[in-house]
Amino acid sequence: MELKEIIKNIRPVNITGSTDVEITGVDIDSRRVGAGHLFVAMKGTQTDGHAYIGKAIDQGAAAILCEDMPEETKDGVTYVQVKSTEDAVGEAATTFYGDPSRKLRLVGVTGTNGKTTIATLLYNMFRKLGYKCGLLSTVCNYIEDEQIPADHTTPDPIELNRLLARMVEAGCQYAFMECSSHAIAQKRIGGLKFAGGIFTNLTRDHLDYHKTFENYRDAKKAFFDGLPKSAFAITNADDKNGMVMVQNTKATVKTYSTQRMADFRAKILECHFGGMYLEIDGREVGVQFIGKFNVSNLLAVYGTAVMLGEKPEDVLVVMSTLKSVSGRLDPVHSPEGYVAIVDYAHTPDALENVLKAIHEVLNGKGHVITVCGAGGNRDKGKRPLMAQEAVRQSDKVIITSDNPRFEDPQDIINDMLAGLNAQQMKKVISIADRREAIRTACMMATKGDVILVAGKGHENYQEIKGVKHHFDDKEVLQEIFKN
Ligand SMILES: CC(=O)N[C@H]1[C@@H](OP(=O)(O)OP(=O)(O)OC[C@H]2O[C@@H](n3ccc(=O)[nH]c3=O)[C@H](O)[C@@H]2O)O[C@H](CO)[C@@H](O)[C@@H]1O[C@H](C)C(=O)N[C@@H](C)C(=O)N[C@H](CCC(=O)O)C(=O)O
Ligand SMILES: Nc1ncnc2c1ncn2[C@@H]1O[C@H](COP(=O)(O)OP(=O)(O)OP(=O)(O)O)[C@@H](O)[C@H]1O
Ligand SMILES: N[C@H](CCC[C@H](N)C(=O)O)C(=O)O
Ligand SMILES: [Mg+2]
Repeated sequence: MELKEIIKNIRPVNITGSTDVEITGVDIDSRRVGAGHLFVAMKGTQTDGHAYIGKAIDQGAAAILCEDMPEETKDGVTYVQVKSTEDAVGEAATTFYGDPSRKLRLVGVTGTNGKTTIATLLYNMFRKLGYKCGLLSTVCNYIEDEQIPADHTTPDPIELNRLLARMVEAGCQYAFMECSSHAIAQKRIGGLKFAGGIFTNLTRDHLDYHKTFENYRDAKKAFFDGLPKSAFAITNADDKNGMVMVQNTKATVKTYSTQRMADFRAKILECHFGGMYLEIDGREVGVQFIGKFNVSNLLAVYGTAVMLGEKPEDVLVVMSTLKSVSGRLDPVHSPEGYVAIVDYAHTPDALENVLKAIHEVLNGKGHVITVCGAGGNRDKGKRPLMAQEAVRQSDKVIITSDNPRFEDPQDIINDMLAGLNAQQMKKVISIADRREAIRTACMMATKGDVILVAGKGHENYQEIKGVKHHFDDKEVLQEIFKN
């Protein structure tokens, strides 16, 4: 595609060189540049992409999209200067990849918790309804059956558009994706056309990056502010910030709730370890999920399917067949008659909800033993709060390591323990080695008890000093149960 076509939707402040040149690829990382590519220089949190313009040209870049013109320009290379490359990159990428989001119906999910669950359930549901679908999620990306490993919740703008283009090529009619607050703030989703947006809930997370709760909230809100008039915005009326999210959107707003008047409503009729009986919009349905928060997730899925034109009765039939998402309230049964539940809860709010869901089913019979840690080099403020939440709703707590990254695991554990008083400490032991922590919990548990192994869910690694070592909570439990 010619450069002039790629930049048709962006407003350059200056162009040096010809825009008739043929572009064979777009990159934001100089290390990926090949002959004939357009290199976009981004000012990042660690380094400035402008420093790599020379390297990109050495590797064959035919054109550069930048904010600051380099002191020396090279003949034969075209320079397109814009006010903000962050604003321009999405437009350039999506045009280069043939505007894939306009060729399928794209639905984005944002909020602190529940994004993966909702996006994955929508993907599973729409496939069962007979459509070809794609999924972009924290756990894994999918183009129909093909699995493409995910490094991020929301890929960078180049990878994102490349994947959407591959979905179009594969004949997908729908794509469901998670929109993380980082991705929205960094405009990774710039230039995409959404058919709909879903808001789940908002509680504290990622304050290391966004600094204040208000910035974090506004990052999420920006997604809804950017939706077109043709789209729908489905929001959680039970969340304090549910209506804030959609107050400036042009999209058609719909609400869902388990507690009040809303466009889509549900209540729990019955709850047991195998699942729940729900009433959704006046119809009864049995689902294979537990926990009140999953009622909200299922309502968001239901509302979205209805807004996408599906018949409510068909949606509920498929909903009754859906199963829990990998690492989300994922049970492993022990031969001794207790159950271990692997869950990705890595925020105080998620821990609170997961433990509540476990208690709803346990109903006072059996003890709850929680094994949890917190990730290194991420939001430190949540650590003491997570420990408090675990203690509040468990009989015993084992504080352990999550992904220490570049921190000393014991420092992270100490930050968690700092949230507890002497009385609370009586319930707690700390074991830095996660495998040992899980093994100890299994030694403590007896028939009828529940062990919650929280924080890592589907992750099959432990990230220590930049190296990902194989580690899988579910696998560790299965090994312990075999011996
Ligand atoms: C803090 C953060 O979000 N960083 C993301 C951001 O990188 P950055 O702005 O820090 O980039 P940088 O390292 O400063 O580099 C600046 C520019 O120079 C370029 N560069 C750099 C080196 C070089 O040799 N050549 C070169 O061209 C880089 O490609 C980049 O374009 O933009 C990159 C491209 O999109 C992301 O890969 C990167 O994600 C980092 C690795 C990350 O860990 N992000 C996490 C926090 C994240 O995004 N998480 C959310 C989920 C959160 C949730 O649970 O809700 C996610 O969506 O996954
Ligand atoms: N609607 C919800 N409200 C509160 N907690 C939830 C909800 N849905 C799921 N959870 C809890 O949050 C954890 C993460 O869920 P999920 O992976 O669906 O969220 P996410 O928004 O994709 O998270 P991430 O930002 O890490 O990608 C689950 O393991 C569960 O403990
Ligand atoms: N998407 C989340 C993942 C956290 C998972 C937890 N296991 C950790 O390592 O902190 C984040 O980027 O903060
Ligand atoms: Mg996710």
